[in-house]
Amino acid sequence: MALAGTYSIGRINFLRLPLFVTAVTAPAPHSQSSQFLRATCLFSRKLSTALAMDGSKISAVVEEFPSGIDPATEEEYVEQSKLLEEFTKIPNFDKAWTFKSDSGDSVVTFSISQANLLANKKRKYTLSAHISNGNDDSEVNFKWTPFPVEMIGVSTIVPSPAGSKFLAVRNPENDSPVQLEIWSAGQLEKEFHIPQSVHGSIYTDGWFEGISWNSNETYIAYIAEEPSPSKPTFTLSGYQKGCSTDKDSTNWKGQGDFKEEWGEAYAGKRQPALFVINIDSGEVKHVKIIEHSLSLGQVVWAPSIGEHQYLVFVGWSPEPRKLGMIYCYNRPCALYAVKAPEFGSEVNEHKLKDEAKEDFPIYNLTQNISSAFSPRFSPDGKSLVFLSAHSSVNTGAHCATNSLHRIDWPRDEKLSFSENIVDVVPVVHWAEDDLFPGLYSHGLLANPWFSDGHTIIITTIWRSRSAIVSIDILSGEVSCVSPDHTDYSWNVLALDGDNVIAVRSGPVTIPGLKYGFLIETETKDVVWNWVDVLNPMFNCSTKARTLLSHILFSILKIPVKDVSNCVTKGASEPFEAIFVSPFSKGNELKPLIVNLHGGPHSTSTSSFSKSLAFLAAVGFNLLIVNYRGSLGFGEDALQSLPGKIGSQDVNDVLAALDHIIDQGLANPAKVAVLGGSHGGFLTTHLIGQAPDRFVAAAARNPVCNLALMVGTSDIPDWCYVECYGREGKNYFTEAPSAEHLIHLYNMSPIRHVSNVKTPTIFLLGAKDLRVPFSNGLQFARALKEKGVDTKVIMFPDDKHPIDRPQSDFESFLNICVWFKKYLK
Ligand SMILES: CC(=O)N[C@@H](C)C(=O)N[C@@H](C)C(=O)O
Repeated sequence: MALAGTYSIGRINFLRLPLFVTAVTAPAPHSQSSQFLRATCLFSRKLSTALAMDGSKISAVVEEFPSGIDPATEEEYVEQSKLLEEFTKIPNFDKAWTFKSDSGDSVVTFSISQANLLANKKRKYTLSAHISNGNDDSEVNFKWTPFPVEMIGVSTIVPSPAGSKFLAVRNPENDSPVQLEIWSAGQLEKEFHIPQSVHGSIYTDGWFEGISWNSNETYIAYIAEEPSPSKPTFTLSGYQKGCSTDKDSTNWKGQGDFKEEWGEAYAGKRQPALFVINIDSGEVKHVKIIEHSLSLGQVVWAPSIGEHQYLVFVGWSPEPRKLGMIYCYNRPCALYAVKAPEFGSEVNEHKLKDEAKEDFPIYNLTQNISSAFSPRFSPDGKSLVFLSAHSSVNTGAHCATNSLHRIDWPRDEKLSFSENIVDVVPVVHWAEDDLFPGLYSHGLLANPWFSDGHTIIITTIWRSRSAIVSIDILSGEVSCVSPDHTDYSWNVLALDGDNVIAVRSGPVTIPGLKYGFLIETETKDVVWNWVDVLNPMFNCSTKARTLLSHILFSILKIPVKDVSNCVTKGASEPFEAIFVSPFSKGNELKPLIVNLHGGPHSTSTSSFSKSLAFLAAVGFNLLIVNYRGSLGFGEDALQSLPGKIGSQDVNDVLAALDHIIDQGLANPAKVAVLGGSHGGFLTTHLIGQAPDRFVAAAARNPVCNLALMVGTSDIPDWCYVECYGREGKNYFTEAPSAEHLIHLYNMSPIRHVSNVKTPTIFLLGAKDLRVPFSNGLQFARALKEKGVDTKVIMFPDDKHPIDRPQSDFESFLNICVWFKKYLK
C-alpha cells in the first residue's frame, strides 16, 4: 500500500499512513515517546500499544482521520477552511437608527452582526457616528466612536421616539424572568424582571415581532409568548385536582393536550400575545382580546382618538389549523385596533365601569382584504399605511407580488373605522422591460417617512437586485432612490431627515455604506447623489477583499425556451441569471457552480453572499439562476410556476446553462449544481433528468419526495399548490388520497433517482420542520444503494436554513472540497 507522505512535528518525523495501516516501530526512548504522544494527541492520530507474540511491546501509529475527512482531500480541507474563516468574519449591517444630537447634528447608530464560530452564535454590537456636512454640498462626514459596543445576551434594542432612551430586551434561555432595561445617555435607568407567569420571551423574530414606545415615552407595547398553560399534576397518590404550578420531588407534570404551533422556527414557542409595560411603575398588562385564538404581532401605538389611546396590530387566525408561518405570506391576516389598557392612577371609577362593559373589543380594520401587515401611521396621524400579500393568500403561492394600501384614521371621539381601503401600489402583473415590476417588500422601516409626511422609503426586489424606492402614499407614484442603471443591490437602513443611509453590495462586493441626498443638476433636474461612507469596518477582511477584487458579475437575460407553453405575456418574457467570474478569462474556463434559490417564490438578488463569494474566491465561476417563479419579475411570471415545478423551473435552469455555454462562458464538462430546499429540489431533479450535465452536486435540506414531505412538513398545503397550481389550494387535505400521493411522487426528484450518477453531498438539519431531513436522507440512501458517490452531513441542532455559524461553516467547507474533488 502506498504511503500518503511524510511530515514532521518537533524533532520527530512521522510516516503518514493511510487509515487502517499500522506501522510497527521500536519502543521510543522516554523523552521522545512523550513528545511523540503530545504530538499525536495534537493531531488526533492514535498511538496504540499492543503485545507482540514474543511478549515485547509494539507501539503503532494508527493514522485515524476524523469522521468525514477524506485523506485524499485533507490538505484541501485545511487550506479552504482558513479561507472560509476570512469570509465568515465579515460583519453585516442589520439596522440603523438616527437621532438629533444637542448640537443639531445627526447621530446614527448601527446594529451590526458577525458570526462567532467558537460560541456558535451571532455576535451583535452597535457602532455610532456623528454625521455632519463637509465644506461643499456633496460632502458628508461621519465621525465614528472609537469602539463598537457588544450587546451580550441582548435579543434586541429599540430606541424611544425622541432617541433619548432605549429599551434592551434580554430573553432568557431557561425559565428565568424576561429582563427589560431602559437605558439613557449616561446610565441604566430602570430594570424590570418579568416572571414567566406573566409572559414568556418577547418575540424578536422579525415576523410576529413588534415593540413600540408610545409618543410620551411612558409605555411600551410588545408581543411576547403567553404564559405556559398549567399541566396535570400527578403524585404517588394519583392525579391532583386543579392547577398547581409548583413542582417538587413529590409530584410530576403530565403533558396535557398537544398544541399546534406555527411550524418551522417556532417549535416550542407559545402563542404570541400583546402586552404593555408602564416604564414608571414596571406594571405589565396583558391585553387580552375577545377573539382569543388570534396570534398577534407587529404592534404600533395609534394616534389618539379624542382622549382614547389605541394599539394597532396584526392578527393571524389559527383556522383551519396553524400551518408553517415563516416564509409563508399566504397565511391570511388582518389589522386590528384595540383600546390601550390604562394603568393605576389613570383609572377612575367611571372608566372602570366602562371598560368592564366594553371588555376590550377589537376592531378589524381591513376586513375587505385577505392580508394586511406592517402597519405604519403617517406623521400627521391621518393615514395608516400597510403592506398586503393578498395575491399570495388568494392564490396559495407562499410568497407573491405585494401591494401597499392606505386607510384613514378617525380623528374624533366617535370611533368609526373606514371600510375604504385605498390601493397605493397595486399588484403589478407584468412590466415592460426594466420598469417597476411590482412591490416585493416584507416590511417597512420603523420610521419610513420623508419630511413631506406623505412619502415613504422602502427596499424592494427589482428583478435580480434589491433596490430602494420612494412611494408617495397619496399619488401612488413610485420613484427610484438607489441608482437605476446598476446591477448592484441596495438596501435602506434608515432616513436621516430627507437623506438616506443605505448599504450597497454585489455578490462578490463586500457591503459598503452609502449616504444619499437630493441635488439639483445643471439642467435643474433633482437627482439622488450617493457618496461612500468610510467606516471602521472597511479595513476588516482585507484578505477577502483582495481575493474578490478581480472578480466581476453581470446580470444576464435568458430567453424562455418554449414560449408556446406560456399562458401570459409575463411568463414568456426573459428571466435572469447572475454570472460571476474573474476579469481576465485566460484560455481555460473555470469550473462552474450553478446556484439555485429555494422557495420557489424567492430570489437570489445581487446582494453580497459570504458563501457564494467564498466559492468564487476559491476559483469557481457562478451561475445564479432566477428561474420563472422568482420574486421581482411581476405576478404573471411568478404564477406561471405553481403546477409546473420539476419541469418549467428545471428547463429554465438548463436554458440558462446552455445560454452561457453557447456564449463560451462555461465548459460543459465542468459544471456542478448547488441548492437548498426548493433549490435542492431542482438540484436533485437536474441530476436525475440531465444526468450527463453535472459532475457534482450539493443539496441542503432538499425536497426530494413530495409524497413523503406532504405528510411530514409544516406546509403540506405548499406541496399541493406547487404540484397542482392554484387549484391545489382547494384540493389540500390532511388526508392525501392515493391519487394525490402518486401525483406528488411523479413531480418529485425521487422519480428520476435511478438515472442519477452525479456524486452528491447532502447537508441536513435534524430539526428542520419545513423539509424534514427524511426527504434528503431517503434520496441519499437511494443513491448509496445504487453505488453513486454520496456524502451526508447531519447537523443535529439545525433547522431549515442550516445557518448556525459552525454548521454554515462546515456545510460550505464541505461543499467546496466536494466540488474541488470532482471538478479538478
Ligand atoms: C415556502 C418554503 O419554505 N419552501 C421551502 C420548500 C423552501 O424552498 N424554502 C426556502 C425559503 C428556502 O430557501 O429555504
